[in-house]
Order: sequence, then structure tokens, then C-alpha cells
Amino acid sequence: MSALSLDTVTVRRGARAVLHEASVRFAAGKLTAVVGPNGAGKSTLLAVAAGLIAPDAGAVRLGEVPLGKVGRQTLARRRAYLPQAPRVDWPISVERVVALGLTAHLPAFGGLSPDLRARIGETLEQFDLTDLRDRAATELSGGELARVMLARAVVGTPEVLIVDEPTAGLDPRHALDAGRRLRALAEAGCAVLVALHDLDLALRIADDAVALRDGVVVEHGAADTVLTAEVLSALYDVEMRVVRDAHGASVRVW
Ligand SMILES: Nc1ncnc2c1ncn2[C@@H]1O[C@H](COP(=O)(O)OP(=O)(O)OP(=O)(O)O)[C@@H](O)[C@H]1O
Repeated sequence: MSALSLDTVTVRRGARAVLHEASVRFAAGKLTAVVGPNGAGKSTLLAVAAGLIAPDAGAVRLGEVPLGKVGRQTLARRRAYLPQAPRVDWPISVERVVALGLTAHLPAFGGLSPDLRARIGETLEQFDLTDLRDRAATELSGGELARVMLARAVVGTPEVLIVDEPTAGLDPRHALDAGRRLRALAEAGCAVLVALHDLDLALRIADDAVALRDGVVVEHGAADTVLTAEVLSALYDVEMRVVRDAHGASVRVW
């Protein structure tokens, strides 16, 4: 059974299908990179998978259950979604932003249990945010805020984590850290879906990959069969090579 699946899902914007009959399965314990050029439909695929957009045709299922039949609180507990370039609009501390990721886990009344407090502390630590915990989130740099929002998405240990371009704006160390955290979540059993323009990171962290172009899933499978020179060159309309050495693989654009 897949943790999350899309079955011939179509999303239309006006007369145009920006996602066309997409069928993809995301397994528990796997990190899937969603790649493709600008406008290919990656964010649309992620938003429909998260239940934020209702498909015009086809079905999205969490486990065996259609998303429309999953209650809102259950959905908020079981899947986390982090959009591209998230914002915080009012001055709230970093620690509280991260705590918001636990909202669906809270009892209706009363404060945070020691357990949940400890989880917030551990998550701040993992994302190198302990020193920033009392800072207003509105006063952070773009990369710092990106780390805070990723921490908020994972603090509730979701079964399915959907993340749109989590490393945009991060410096190399924090981009790698974020990639490692996503990998660790997958290894702990979470189904992780990540839209990525950073193909080197995709090669490094992905088990599976989905290649999208013009709203169509052109390839879907094990990352080493999708993230190949042939597929990537056709996908991005530019000649690409995948170079492997003792340190791993990277993509070169010719
Ligand atoms: N609200 C909307 N109304 C009309 N068209 C839209 C809307 N949202 C997205 N689109 C169009 O749908 C297509 C897919 O957009 P999407 O954001 O999913 O692409 P993407 O692969 O995530 O792109 P990028 O890499 O640039 O972030 C694009 O052509 C976009 O212009």
C-alpha cells in the first residue's frame, strides 16, 4: 500500500490542464524528488497531493482513503505541507512558529505537555535554531526563515511530508543539512515528496523521482533511472551529463 497516491489526476486552470492525468505512488520510507522545468506543474502536483487543491478529475488517496474523506484534523496530523517561499506575517518567536506545527496534536484546552515541549526543543536543535528561538520570525533572513518553516513542518512527525523547494535561499551547509533531515525522515518511515531544482541534491537524497514537463509525468521510478543524462536533457532542453566519482554524483550542464 502506498502512503499517498495520485490516480489519473488532472488539474485545470481555465481551459488548460496544468497537471494532466498524473498517476504516481509515494511509498512510506521513501524520499521522492519531483523535478522539471519552471511551470512544469511541480507545485501543482504537490498542492493537489497535500489536499490543498481539489483535482478536476482523478483521485488522491492517503493510504486507501480518498483525501476528501479524511477529516481535517487527521489530515493535519498525518501530512505536513510546506509551500515554496512561506511567509510569517506578524512578529511571533521562532519557537512559537515551530510550535504551530503541533497544533493538530494539541488537546482542545490546556498547555503543551512536557513531551511536546521536548519535541520542540529537539527540533530547534536539529535545525540549528536554538540560538534563534526567541527572535521574531519576521526579522530573520530568508534562509533562516526557510529553516524555521521546515522545522515547523517536521515537528509533528507526519507520515507524509510534502515540501516545495525547501533549499531555495539556503547556504550550502544548511541546504545539505535540510537534505539530510529530509533523508532521515524518510529513513524513519515518512513518505517525503520534495520539489527540487537542485538536481545534485536530488541525486544525493532521492530514492525515487518524478519528472514533470508541461503538466505530464514523463518519468516516474527509482531515482537512478529517472535522474539520468538522457531524461534530464530532454526534460530541460539542455544537454546534461551525470558525473559520478568517489564523492557521489553531480549534474553538469553542457
Ligand atoms: N492560479 C493559477 N492560475 C493560472 N495558472 C496557474 C495558476 N497556478 C499555476 N498556474 C500555471 O500552472 C502551470 C504550472 O505551475 P506550477 O507552479 O505548478 O509549476 P512549477 O513546476 O512548480 O514551476 P516553478 O519551477 O517555476 O516553481 C504554470 O504554467 C503556471 O503558470
